[in-house]
Formats: sequence, C-alpha cells, structure tokens
Amino acid sequence: MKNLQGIAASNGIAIAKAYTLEVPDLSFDTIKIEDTETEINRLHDALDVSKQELEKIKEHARVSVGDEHAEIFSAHLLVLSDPELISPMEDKIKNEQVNAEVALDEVAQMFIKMFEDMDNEYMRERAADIKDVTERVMAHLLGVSFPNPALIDEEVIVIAEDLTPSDTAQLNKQFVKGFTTNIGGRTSHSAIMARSLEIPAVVGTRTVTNDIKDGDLIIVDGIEGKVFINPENDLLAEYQDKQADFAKQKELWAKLKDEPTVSKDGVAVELAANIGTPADVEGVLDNGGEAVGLYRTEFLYMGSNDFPTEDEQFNAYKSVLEQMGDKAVVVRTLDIGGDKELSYLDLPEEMNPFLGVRAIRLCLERKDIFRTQLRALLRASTYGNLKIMFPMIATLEEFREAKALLLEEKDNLVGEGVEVADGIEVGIMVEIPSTAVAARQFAKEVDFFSIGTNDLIQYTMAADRMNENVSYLYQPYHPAILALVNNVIEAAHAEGKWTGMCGEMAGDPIAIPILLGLGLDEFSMSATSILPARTQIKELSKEEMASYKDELLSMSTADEVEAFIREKTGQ
Ligand SMILES: C=C(OP(=O)(O)O)C(=O)O
Ligand SMILES: [Mg+2]
Repeated sequence: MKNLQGIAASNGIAIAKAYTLEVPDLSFDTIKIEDTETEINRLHDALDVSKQELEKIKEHARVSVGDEHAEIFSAHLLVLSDPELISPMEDKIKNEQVNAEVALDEVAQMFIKMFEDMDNEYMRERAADIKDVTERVMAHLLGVSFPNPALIDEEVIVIAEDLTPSDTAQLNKQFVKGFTTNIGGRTSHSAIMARSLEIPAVVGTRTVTNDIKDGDLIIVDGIEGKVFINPENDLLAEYQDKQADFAKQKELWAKLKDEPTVSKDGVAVELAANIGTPADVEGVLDNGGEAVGLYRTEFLYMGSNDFPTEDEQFNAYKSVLEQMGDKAVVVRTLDIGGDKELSYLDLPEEMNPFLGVRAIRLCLERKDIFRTQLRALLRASTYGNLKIMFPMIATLEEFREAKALLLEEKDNLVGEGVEVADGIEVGIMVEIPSTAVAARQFAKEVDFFSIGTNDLIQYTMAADRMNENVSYLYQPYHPAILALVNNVIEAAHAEGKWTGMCGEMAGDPIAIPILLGLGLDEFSMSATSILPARTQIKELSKEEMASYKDELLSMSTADEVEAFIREKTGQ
C-alpha cells in the first residue's frame, strides 16, 4: 500500500478502481507494406471505431452539458469524414507502401501545420480538432486504450495530471466517484467544479499519475486530502466506516435544508451558492441555498467552440433566474484569462496571464463580446431577481465604464421595445488588493461588494493559487487578509451597502466565525458547504464573535488566529 498527501478539494470519501486519464504512448514504427489494400482497410476500421466513440461522447455531452458544449464533437466527427484528409492518407499507403500509422501521422501533421500558420482563429481551432482526433485514431491503430471520460460506465476514481473544466463537465457523477490530480490547489477550477459536482477530490498530489495505474483500488479522502493506493483490509474497513459516517452526517445537515440561517443570538445572514452552469441550480436548492451569490458565466463560454450567442446566453441566464424564483442571483460577467482560456479567442501570449488582460479588462477591450453578454443579461432580468457583478475591478473608471455600457444597452433594448427590469443592483468583485484598500471610494458608487478571496489572497500574498508548491501561502487568516476583508465590510456598511464573499474562504469553518463577527452579510460557497455552514452558524453568537474583532485584527500570524478560533469555538 502507498499513500499520498494532497490538498483536500471536495468533501467526502470515495473508494473505487482507478481510471487514468493520461494520453497513452502513441509512438510507432515505420513498416513497408506489401498488401496496401488490407492496410487501407485497417485505417478505415480505426476511423470507424473512433467515429462510433465520438458519436457516443457527443450524445453524452449533449445530455449532461447541453447542445452547445456537444458541438465541439460534431467538429471532430466532420474531421473523421473529411475526404480531403482521408484520401491523401489512402494515397500515401498505396503509393509509398507505408503503414497506416505513418500515413495518418504525416497527413495530419501537414494539415495541422497548415491550419496553425493561418491568420484566422477559426482555422487555428481546426488544427486543434485534427490533433485531438488523430490521437484517438492513432490509439486504435496501435491497439492501446485512449481515455474517454464521457464513456466511463463503471464506478471509478479518475486520475489525471489536471482536469480542465471541459474534462470535468464530461464526468458522469453516477460512475465517477472521485478524482485526484497531480497539480492544482483548493481554488483551482478543477477543484471548484468537483465541489459543484459533489464528487470527493484531492488535488495537488504532485505524483499521483506516476504512483497509480489503471485498476488499482483507491481511497480518496476529500476531507483530509489523502489518497491511498491498494489499501490493506483494515484500512479499507476503516474508510468504509468513515464513508458511512459522512453519509449520516449529510442526513443530519439535510434537516436544515429549508431553515433560515440565524445565529444563536438571532442574527440572520444569507447563505448563497456559487454555480457554473444552469444545471448546478438543482444542487443549490437541494442544499438549501438562499441565493446564488456567484454565477461564473465563463463556464458557458468554455467548452463551447465559439462565443455563445446572445440567445444562448439569454436562455442560460433565464433558466437560472426562473429556477431560483424570487431568490437573488448574482451573475458575474465574463471572467476569462488567467487559468481560464477560450480555445476560440486568440489572446496574446503574456508573461503573467493572471496579471494581464483578463476579466473586465478584456471585456472593456472587446466591447462587442461584453455588450452581447450585457444584452442577454438585461433581457433575462425580468425572469427573476438578477444582480450584476463585474470581476477584477481595479479602478473606479473601470466600474464606471462597465456600468455605462450596461445602461447604454438597457436604453437600446428599451428602444427596441424589450422589457428590462428596473433597479437591477450592480456590484463588483473585490479581488484586487488596491480595491480592498480603497473600498471607501468604491462603496459610494457600487450597490454591493462580493469579496473574491481566491484571487484576493493570491494577489495579496503574491502566491499563485494554482501552484501547490506555494499553497502554504494561501492563508485566509493572515493578518493582511483579515484587515482587507474588514476594511471592505466597514466601507460598505458606512454607505449602507451590503457585502458578500464568494471566494472559498466564505465556506471555511475557521473563517465563518470570524466573518460573522466582522459583519459579513452574505456568504457564498460551494453548494455542498451550505448545510454544514448553516449548522455551524446556528451554534455561534454573532455578538460574541464581534467582541473578538479587535483582538483578532491585531494578531500577528494566521496560526495565532486559527488557534484562537479553535479554542473559542471548540473545533
Ligand atoms: C470567486 C472568485 O473568483 P474565481 O475563483 O472565479 O476567480 C475569487 O477570486 O475569489
Ligand atoms: Mg477571481
């Protein structure tokens, strides 16, 4: 047995066989072929099996993540049937008497290079499609298995270097019981997706893909961040018990599903959820969410092979608003850049993409993209309780410009006779330290703040949130972070505005008592954290926590803060 320590990314315990998502070794030899007819048939057999697989994957994606995300697989299927690609392969086998692997590789490489060199985003994307499809066909020619996350049909734990949001979206919760990766931290997007799928996960193990092979029996302990490979019977039994305890604990939490969130001394706060897609709303309601505090709309743009149209966006936003009824839905406008890329948007290479043209900076540069989203949001606004939030705001000018565009699009729509809700609140994410410091100036103009601690901590501590080697610096209770959070809450309250928090800190059991004491109004977290948080807040006195405020804010280290909270709350 071997065990690994990683970062606990999504609660719960999973026990199942390993399924590795690594692309296999696809190297091959060049062979002289006498019977070229049979070799061409072999090529066609590999193409056919690949097509059948892709049809199934496409159907699965259509059901689980929607038509627009499934379209990428239609593009892959087109490649597999394209005579301009297949005929030169056949000719090569016939005329040069080479094996199908050589023909596939040489022709594909030629097209990939040709498309990559074109000065056109759409064509460069075709290069990526050909590359993807060629790997699949090559694996079939070589008789090696190719990972198909969407086709998993038995209970497994997925093992990968990292999972992209589109990989994660393909995972079927019924069969994928957990996952573990080499890289990533608690706030990397694979971890965030794992929590919205309610799949236990451990990320940042550094070596899991080397330590585990397909079929090994794995325990993923998403509570403690541990992974056990081929555990002995005693340990297996212990974890089966822990799994059962966790299920019982969940049943207890579920009893609070329809209760308000009120502290022991009778103060109400709002417990909201972070979502990435309309499909996540079901989990929010099942877990007793009182609002959506952060709808990360970029997931609508990722995994699709072109910009979602105004109508596609309208439908997604309307669906979330309708499902939530009169409960608030804070929709964050597009936050692309950093670790979130769009295959169809050609962003210039940057030395520091997290400090580059991301989020609102990109939207103000590409106003066409931004206006489409604003129109879709405004059109959807009459279907529920919409609030709009801009990400990565660093200056008041950015906020003013973004808001002016929103108002302009509102006027345009009204001029076109489209109904738009009145009095939509417009707020900002506070995730850049300068904004947290200057919160007083911002509070005069915005309707609300939502503190994005995932980025706020990364930028304040100068520690990449994706990098497990500096994850020790991800310190939510660091004196600097507590001072910034307090400053934002005080600034908002001084202007009669509310402050939420939608970074992962909002669902952290050590942070919750501190934030309650500092006066945070809304806590937005992964849906699965809501009921444990409600249970905890019911046992806390806000007045008592507020009485510790000065002492907490003057502490020197995060450890000191944590020890103090543990002592006071018995954790
Ligand atoms: C909620 C946040 O945004 P994201 O995690 O999407 O960057 C944050 O930065 O805290
Ligand atoms: Mg952020």
